[in-house]
Amino acid sequence: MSTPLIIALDHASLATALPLVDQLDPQRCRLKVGKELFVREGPQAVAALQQRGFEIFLDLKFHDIPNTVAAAVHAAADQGVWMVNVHAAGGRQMMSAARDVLARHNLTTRLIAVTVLTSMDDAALEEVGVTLAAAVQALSLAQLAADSGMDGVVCSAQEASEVASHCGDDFLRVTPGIRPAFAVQDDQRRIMTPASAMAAGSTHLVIGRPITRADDPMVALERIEQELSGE
Ligand SMILES: O=c1ccn([C@@H]2O[C@H](COP(=O)(O)O)[C@@H](O)[C@H]2O)c(=O)[nH]1
Repeated sequence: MSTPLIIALDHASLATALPLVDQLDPQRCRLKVGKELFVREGPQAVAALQQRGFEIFLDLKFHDIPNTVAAAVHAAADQGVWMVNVHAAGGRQMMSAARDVLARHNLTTRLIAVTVLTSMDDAALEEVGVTLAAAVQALSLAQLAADSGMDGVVCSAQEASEVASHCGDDFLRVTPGIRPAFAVQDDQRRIMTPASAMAAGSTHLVIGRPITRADDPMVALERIEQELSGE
């Protein structure tokens, strides 16, 4: 599938997500199941979306001791999800354990690591003791993720080109914080428009509220697709 679009289904239940999902084409987007939907509905939400033909990014951002994270990644991959993620700040041992468990079980789920959340700017990072600029910290964590065998990272589109030049073109740059010109910023801080993000080297765009909270989500999605195709 060549589409870069991943729609974040940050819904309170499967029932509230399905009216949108049932208008979407699995050839034109993937779906992201995050903490709210998964905590409320569990693996049955993933299965219901897969039955409709969608590839699923299970965005649970695991961050724990290596043994625990490896087991959780294994459990996620056993559900047949396309992609799963951990926090790069969990460190090399944790990421390697997650990579190893997938290899041991011949599971092809893509494994990526979150660098610096797109909701954080330099000031927010400083409050948690990181004095590097967000872009510098994101690049440093991306390099650690690459060294630890990850398939790519979650980063801001603002960092995508630097990540590609340091970690290689095949290393995925999955970028949330995407805000089309018609959308509000919400709690995101390191943002880019869809077209700029692709031009800057994103491989995948994660988009939630600009679509899911739009008055007409399908119109919002079509506007984004038009922007991406240069129309
Ligand atoms: O750094 C990160 C990591 C994950 N996310 C997730 O992506 C979506 C973005 O949703 P929007 O509504 O488009 O802001 C959301 O599910 C986050 O949990 C992120 O935003 N930043």
